[in-house]
Amino acid sequence: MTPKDMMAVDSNAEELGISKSALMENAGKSVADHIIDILDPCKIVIFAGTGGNGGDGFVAARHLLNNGYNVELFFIGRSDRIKSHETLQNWTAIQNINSGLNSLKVKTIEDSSTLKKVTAPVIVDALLGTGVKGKLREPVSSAIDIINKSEGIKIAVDVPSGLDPLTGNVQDKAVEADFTLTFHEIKTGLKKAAVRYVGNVILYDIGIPKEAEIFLGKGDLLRLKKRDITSHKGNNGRVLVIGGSRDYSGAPTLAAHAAFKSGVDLVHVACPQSVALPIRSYSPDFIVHTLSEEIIVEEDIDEIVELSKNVDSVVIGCGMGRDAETVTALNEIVGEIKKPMVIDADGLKLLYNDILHEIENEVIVTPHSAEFKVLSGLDVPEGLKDKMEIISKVSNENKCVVLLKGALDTISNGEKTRLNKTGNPGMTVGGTGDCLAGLTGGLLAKGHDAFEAACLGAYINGRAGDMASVKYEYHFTATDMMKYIDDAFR
Ligand SMILES: NC(=O)C1=CN([C@@H]2O[C@H](COP(=O)(O)OP(=O)(O)OC[C@H]3O[C@@H](n4cnc5c(N)ncnc54)[C@H](O)[C@@H]3O)[C@@H](O)[C@H]2O)[C@@H](O)CC1
Ligand SMILES: [K+]
Repeated sequence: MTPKDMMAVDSNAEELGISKSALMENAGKSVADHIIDILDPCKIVIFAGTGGNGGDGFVAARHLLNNGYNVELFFIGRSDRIKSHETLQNWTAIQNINSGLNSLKVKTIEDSSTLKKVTAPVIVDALLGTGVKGKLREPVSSAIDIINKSEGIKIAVDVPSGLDPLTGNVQDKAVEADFTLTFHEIKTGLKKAAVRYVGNVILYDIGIPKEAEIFLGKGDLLRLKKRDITSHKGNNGRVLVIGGSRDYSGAPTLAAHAAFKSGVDLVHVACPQSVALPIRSYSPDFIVHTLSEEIIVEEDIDEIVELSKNVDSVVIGCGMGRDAETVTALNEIVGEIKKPMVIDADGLKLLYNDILHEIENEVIVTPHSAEFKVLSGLDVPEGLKDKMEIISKVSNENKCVVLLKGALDTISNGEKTRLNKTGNPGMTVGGTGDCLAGLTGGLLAKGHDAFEAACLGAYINGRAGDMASVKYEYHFTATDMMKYIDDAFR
């Protein structure tokens, strides 16, 4: 589990009704319980930082005091640096119980030179956890040295301070713990770290439900890439939409517009000449490449493959039609394009059934249940668990991400399978699938991996549909829905 996963899961749990305060209470209490298990009441020294890790330390202090332990708490930093509500809440609680009626001693250390070696049966490292960023700063940096020089059993909360929670690397220095008590899931860095830092890693459940990991939630928006202020044209992604046929100019138009709404810089559309004019006149923003015929045919293949070389992702299939010539062209194109790709709608129906697992680059297929049947020969089962299993199996077999659209979208990359609740029956209107394809292609172009792009695409597209239904109830078009995509991102 990466720190970003942890942050997303944490926020999703909150959205499901389990507060961050509850999670912190459970985390801190599990640290206290561990100490109570291994040692009779004695002196415990806790070094607490200004973030959530520090918050866990404050909670542990309270529970240890209630069980007759003497607690010496060093708060390392400035209380005005405490950002999270639940950490501040627990800092306030510490202040309020620092009454002299119990054996709590609190010292706030802003200047690391005042730090001295301590001797105690147990020393708790609650300085830094999954939120560590960049080079270690004072006074935390010296506090880590002090902990390592001190006598006593070292217990690291969640992650030994100074250790990179993702890679397990130590850039500068880190606490050398005898025990690392970590929460919810073992962070990837703890598995990779040298034992001298993590000691015995013990995992505690803190009450986060499985649903917070499986269902997409607002926490997953934390995964969205931030726009770099120094970026210039093209940095934020370029998408090529390949689609359209004599009667279908709308599908590639909607896909191209949705790609723009995802925040990419450039959108190219490769479409048959029969639909080039309406697409071009819809928006001056599109770069429209007119292909040779009324429909996409084999002589278009080279030009399309050439075009794909200057973009970051490709969205193919919208409104392509099903002429025999188009079928051959499509399968050639899908086999030759070496870029992350979304294959949607007609593109899905026309694929040769063994072509997908030959493709190396990242592919997302976005079938609804009928297209899924064509693609896999399988019916979508009723039960949620069965559905997740089948999608995961098909994803594994075809080595691509499957985004199965439905009242509940199912997204799988063969290892992880997630569900998306956003969206509503108003979205059965034509064109919302083209929006989803364009949006997902945009997220791919912005650098999200296929699984993340498909998850975020499904979540944001459905969220935009939910926002549209507030105004239009079930009487909105895909064009209406498009107007809400930016709000859905926010
Ligand atoms: N995410 C979750 O589900 C839960 C997280 N909890 C705790 O919250 C922690 C994550 O909290 P945060 O995200 O606030 O992050 P941390 O508490 O790990 O660290 C952030 C704090 O450390 C400071 N800091 C960051 N990098 C630094 C550096 N290089 N040098 C000096 N100071 C630095 C920051 O200014 C910030 O105040 C977890 O490790 C865990 O201990 C628990 O409360 C349980 C629930
Ligand atoms: K820590």
